[in-house]
Amino acid sequence: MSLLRAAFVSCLTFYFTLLLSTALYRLSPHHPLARYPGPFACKLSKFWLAFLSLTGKQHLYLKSLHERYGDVVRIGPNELSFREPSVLEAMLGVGGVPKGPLNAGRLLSMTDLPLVAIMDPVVHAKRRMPWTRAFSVAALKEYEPTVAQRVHQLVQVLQAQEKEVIIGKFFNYFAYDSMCDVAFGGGSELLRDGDKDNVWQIIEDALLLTAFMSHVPYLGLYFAHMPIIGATVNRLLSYSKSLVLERIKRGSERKDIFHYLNNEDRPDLPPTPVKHLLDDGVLAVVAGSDTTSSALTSLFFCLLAHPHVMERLKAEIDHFYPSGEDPCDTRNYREMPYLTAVINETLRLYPPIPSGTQRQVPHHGEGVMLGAYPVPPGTAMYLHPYSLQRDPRNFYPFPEEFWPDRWLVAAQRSSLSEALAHAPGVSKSFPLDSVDFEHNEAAFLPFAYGPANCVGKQLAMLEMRMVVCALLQKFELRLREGWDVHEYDKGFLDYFVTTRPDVPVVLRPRF
Ligand code: HEM
Repeated sequence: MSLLRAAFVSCLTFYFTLLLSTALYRLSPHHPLARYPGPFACKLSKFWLAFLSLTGKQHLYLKSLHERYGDVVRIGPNELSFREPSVLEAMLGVGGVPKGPLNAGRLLSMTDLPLVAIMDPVVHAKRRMPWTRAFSVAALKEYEPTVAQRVHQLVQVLQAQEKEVIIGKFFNYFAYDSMCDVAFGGGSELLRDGDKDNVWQIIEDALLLTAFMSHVPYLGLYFAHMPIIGATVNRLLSYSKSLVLERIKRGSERKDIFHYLNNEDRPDLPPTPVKHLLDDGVLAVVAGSDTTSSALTSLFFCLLAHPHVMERLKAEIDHFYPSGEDPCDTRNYREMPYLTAVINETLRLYPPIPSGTQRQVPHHGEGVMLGAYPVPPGTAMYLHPYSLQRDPRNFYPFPEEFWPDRWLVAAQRSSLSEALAHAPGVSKSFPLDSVDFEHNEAAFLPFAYGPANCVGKQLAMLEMRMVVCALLQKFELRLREGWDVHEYDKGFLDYFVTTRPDVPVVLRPRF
């Protein structure tokens, strides 16, 4: 008995001493990141940010840390957040810092990894090749009719609704159906049948749980065996994998993303291992639908909350697509600067992945210099889009407000004084002649940057342009009378991809 007790006490003493010395080391001036300021709790343990991420307010928390501590903040014992556009190339550019374990943590696995989670840059570059072919200009052109068909269906479904709609729900359905079409040549009919299989609940449940795990990826391997967590993530994975298996069985008459991922366009190359297809198939659907739906919901919220912007955009759309013209004919999109400005301004204020993705300096090696900042081996980091994109040093004036005109001034399509005339709440006393203008696109990172950036960016832009043109051509839209616009920011929550609140919209056909 006393032997057992002695063993227990020594064990306890060992672990207590281990924990204490780890904590003291992390807080000490000898820690390699000691030069970087940050809150005590972040320096002490990664669990602080992991628990905070469960509130969905990580984007706001990191922004507030930058406001308090400066451009580089220590947000974990071995992790930094940057609000410093000058490190863009060194961190995210060619030869920059490899991806960190964040995405592997979210997937509860270190082996079954899709493209987005591959940390070795050489393996990542090889795996990205078919993705790059799948999003070439020619490939995108072939997806256009498929997306257009879904946009027309979205319009019809909305026309059939009575009174008011929760617009984001229909964007979810649209984004998921069109992503399944483009990725696998079909497989989902949410717009037609509704969400009978609770696909979106599965996606949102998985997001919430994995927000925590992304901060403590090593725990993911254990949590994968816990019934609630493992089952939730596996439900999402197995649902998406079934779409891939069906596509393999069915084949496709059209060129879809899978056509490229499976090397069907390159018979000279060996067939792609089915395991890679399964892992990347999940990625295609989840990465492509939730993000696009988030962007569309934010965009329509911004338009509805700023009716004068909606009217100007409608005028541009009416010019190119009067009643009877097909709003999904892409030929005019490049000539529509205000449309692009509205999309960019939405992504600036409400990036669908507000905290961006992680990079990590390899454990073995010398560390790196990011501009003036030395970063030791093993350090993980973010270049935090939400903080950068609302920083007055990067976007001024009105850094926290929806002002699409800033993009016209930057593209020299409008003078500053003309743009200021359309600014939010500008009173006569505003010094129109003397105001500074800042516009730093190195600080605009909704799709990240460099060789591991969002490969689907142009598809997302295409979907957004088509939906906006079609909906504004066909409908008068307004928010439900009395709905408080502040609700949007309260419900715009960072679970890696954002969840967004219900936006109640009253639709009336225009013609
Ligand atoms: C508005 C919509 C979208 C936004 C804001 C967005 C944003 C992002 C971001 C921030 C990343 C991380 C890049 C990094 O690790 O540095 C990413 C990666 C990725 N996205 Fe998107 N995305 C969108 C739509 C799409 C669409 C429609 C697809 C189509 C399948 C897609 C496919 C991917 C893929 C495959 C990756 C992994 C790229 C890699 O690791 O090389 N995304 N996206």
